[in-house]
Amino acid sequence: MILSVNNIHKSYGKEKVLNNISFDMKGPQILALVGPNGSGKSTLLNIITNLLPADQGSISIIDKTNQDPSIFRDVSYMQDNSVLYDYLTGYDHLQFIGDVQKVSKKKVLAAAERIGITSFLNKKVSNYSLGMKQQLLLTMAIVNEPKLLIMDEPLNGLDPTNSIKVRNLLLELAKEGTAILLSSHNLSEIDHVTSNILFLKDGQLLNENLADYENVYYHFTLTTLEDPEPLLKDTKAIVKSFADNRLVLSLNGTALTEILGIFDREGMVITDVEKKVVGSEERYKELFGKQEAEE
Ligand SMILES: Nc1ncnc2c1ncn2[C@@H]1O[C@H](COP(=O)(O)OP(=O)(O)OP(=O)(O)O)[C@@H](O)[C@H]1O
Repeated sequence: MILSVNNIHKSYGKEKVLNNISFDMKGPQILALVGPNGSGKSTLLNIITNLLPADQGSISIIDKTNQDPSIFRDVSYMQDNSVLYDYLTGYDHLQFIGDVQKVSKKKVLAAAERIGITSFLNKKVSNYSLGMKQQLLLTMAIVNEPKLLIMDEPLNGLDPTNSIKVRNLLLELAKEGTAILLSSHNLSEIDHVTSNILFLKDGQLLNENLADYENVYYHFTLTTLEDPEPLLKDTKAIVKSFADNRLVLSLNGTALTEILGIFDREGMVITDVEKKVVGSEERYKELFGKQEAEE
């Protein structure tokens, strides 16, 4: 198991910020944490990386507790740019990280080359644009070739060219075996890198099991007027709606044969089926309400 988050609770004074958060990352994948401002994303990432204590619950990373200092060779946390020092150059930052992570200068420079920041490494961070800062933070996060990369809003402040570049890099890293947990507001960007999304609202996860991550919906037209929901209650299918012979289900690939078998057994004839991939923006509107998504 790469990451296991178990029953995390956190309050600031009387304000409950995280309420019983649990989820797992079993292998290399990209998992996005999405939620409105103040929903607790940064607090959760800070707890996972042991920068902040939880009130209750536990975290394990690569099968060790997150309190074990040895795991941080294999984990990187890309925070927001407040962790950068204005009066130091990009190169100074990389040298520091290289020393802490015991990574050779050659590897550090190779990471800078990969992100494409060598041309401005000698400039002081005070002269960097937001996008340049993001790219420096990203380079700092990959120098140790982490098994788990945790990122707070990595796509923030990037122009379209750099955004595409960083998205491709995330996909490449995941393919090479890095598990990536990232938070984001930018839902259309997220759709390009993953369909695995955890939605956080008021400190609670709105979806906890894998079936809920699914963004594939099936629209069936049936000959029956009878509500099929009771027949499907022991399956992985989630009934989204049923009206006028139209049944909308969210289900994963393995459940489809089971569902078709049930329709067949019950004599429910399908006259039409349409598969629809739902983008995360649509999913966000469904979970948070249209108004909030458009704010
Ligand atoms: N150090 C702190 N002391 C008191 N309250 C805090 C502290 N840090 C965060 N909070 C509160 O906890 C809640 C969650 O904040 P958090 O920064 O985790 O949310 P977020 O989802 O990352 O928000 P954003 O998308 O705006 O970065 C907010 O109501 C915030 O005001």
